[in-house]
Amino acid sequence: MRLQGTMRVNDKNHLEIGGCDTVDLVREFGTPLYVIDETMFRQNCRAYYRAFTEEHGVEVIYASKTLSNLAICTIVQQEGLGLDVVSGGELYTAAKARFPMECIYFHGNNKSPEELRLALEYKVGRIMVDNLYELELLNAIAGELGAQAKIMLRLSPGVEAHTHEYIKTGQIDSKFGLAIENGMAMSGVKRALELPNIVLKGFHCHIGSQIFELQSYAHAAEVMMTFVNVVYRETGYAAEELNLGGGLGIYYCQGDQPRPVKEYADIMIGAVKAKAAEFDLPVPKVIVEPGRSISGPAGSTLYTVGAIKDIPGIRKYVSVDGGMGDNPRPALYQSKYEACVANRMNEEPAEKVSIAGKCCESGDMLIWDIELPQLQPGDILAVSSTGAYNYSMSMNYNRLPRPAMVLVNNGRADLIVRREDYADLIRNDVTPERLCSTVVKLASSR
Ligand SMILES: Cc1ncc(COP(=O)(O)O)c(C=O)c1O
Ligand SMILES: N[C@@H](CCCC[NH3+])C(=O)O
Repeated sequence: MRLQGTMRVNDKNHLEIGGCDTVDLVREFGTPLYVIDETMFRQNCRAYYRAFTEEHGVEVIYASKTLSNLAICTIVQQEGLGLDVVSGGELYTAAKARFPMECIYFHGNNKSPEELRLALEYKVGRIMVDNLYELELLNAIAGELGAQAKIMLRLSPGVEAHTHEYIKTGQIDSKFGLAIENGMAMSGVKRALELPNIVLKGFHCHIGSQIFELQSYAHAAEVMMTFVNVVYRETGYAAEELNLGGGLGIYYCQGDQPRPVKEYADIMIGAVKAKAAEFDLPVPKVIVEPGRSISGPAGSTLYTVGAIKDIPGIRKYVSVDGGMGDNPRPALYQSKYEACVANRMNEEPAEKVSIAGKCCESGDMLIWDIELPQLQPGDILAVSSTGAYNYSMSMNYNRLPRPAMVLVNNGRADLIVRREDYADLIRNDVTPERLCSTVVKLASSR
C-alpha cells in the first residue's frame, strides 16, 4: 500500500496516521474504523485554495456528498472553502455546523418542495436548478415566501469524461441538467429570465468524477463559454458566474496518476479566459466543486481480520468485520483499493488473498487478489483512500451498525462520529399498537 499524507511506519512496525499508532486506535475505538488524517484533509483544501482562489480568484466549494459531518464542515469553513450540498440532510448538517449560508450551493436533480423552502429560508448562496420543473416550482415557492431565489442553471455540456459509466454525468444521456445540444438549456435561460422570483446568476456543469484527463475540463469550459456567448448574443444576458463542477481523480491503486491541482486550475481557467477574449466577453466568476480529491486520500479504514477460508488451487478468502456496508464502491463500480497489515508493516507479501466483507452477499468483496503477508485472525487490515464516498455511502444492510470515525492529528485522535449500536438500528422502528397488544396477550397467556 502506498503511504499517503502523514502515514508512516513506527518503530513497532505499526502503521501510524496523524502521529497515532493504528493498533492503539483499534484498541481504543474498535473496528471497522474510519480514520481521517486532518493534516492531509487541510493540505488538500489549501492546495485548491492556493491554485484556484489565490491564483485565479476562483471560489472553491467542497462537495460535501463525499464526506460530511459537523467536524468536517467546520474544517472546510476554517480553510476558507464554500460547500456544495445535495439534499436537505447535507444542508441541515452544514447549518448545524454553523456554516455560512451564503457560501452554500444547493444541488440535486429532484429537490422536494420542502428542501427548496428550507434552502430559501436558510438563504443559501445559490440554488443550482437542474430542470424546468424545478425552475417553476422554485419560482412559486419563492413567491410564497416573498423571496428572490439566486440560481445557477445546471447544464449538460455533452462532454464525455473517461471514467466509470455510473460516475460520468456531463453527457446528453444523463438525468442531470439541461442539455445544450437539444435547446433545453436555452429554453431554461429564457424562462429563468422571465420569472419574477428568480435571479439567474450563471451556469453550472459537472462532467463526472475520478477524472485524470485534464483536457476534458478545458473542453467543458470551452463548451460552456460558447454557450455563454450564444446566450448573450441571443438574449443580451451575460452570465456573471460559471461553476465548472468537480471530479479530479485520486490515487487508489497502482496505475492511478492524479494530476496536480495547479495544473488542473491553470488548464481550466486558461480555457475560460481564452474563450472570453475570443468572444469579447467579461471573464465570469468561476467556481469549482472538488470533493473526492479533498477527502478521498485523507481517509483510511481499519478492519479486524476474522474467518479465513482457503480453497486450495482456487482462492483464499480473508474476511474482515466490515465490507460493502462501510464501503459499497467495489460492489457498485468494481473500484480497486490497496491495503496493508497495519500491525505487521515490516513483513513482506507472502500470499495472494481476496478480502471479503461480512455481508450476506457474494458480491461483498473489498479487494480481489491482493498480495499480503500471511494473515491471521485478529490482524488489522488498513485500506487507504477511503475518505470519499465511503462513510457518506455507508448503509445498514444486514443491520450492521455503521463504524465510528476519528480525526487524527499530531498524535491526537478525536472521535468525530460515534459508532452506531444495536439500539440505533431499531431507533425508528415502530411496533404497531395492534401487534403490541397481541404480543402482550400472547405473553400473558403463557
Ligand atoms: C454536481 C457535482 N459537483 C461536484 C461533485 C464532486 O465530484 P468529485 O468528488 O469527483 O470531485 C459531484 C460528484 O460527482 C457532483 O455531482
Ligand atoms: N459515488 C461515486 C461518485 C458519484 C459522483 C456523484 N456525482 C463514487 O463513489 O465514485
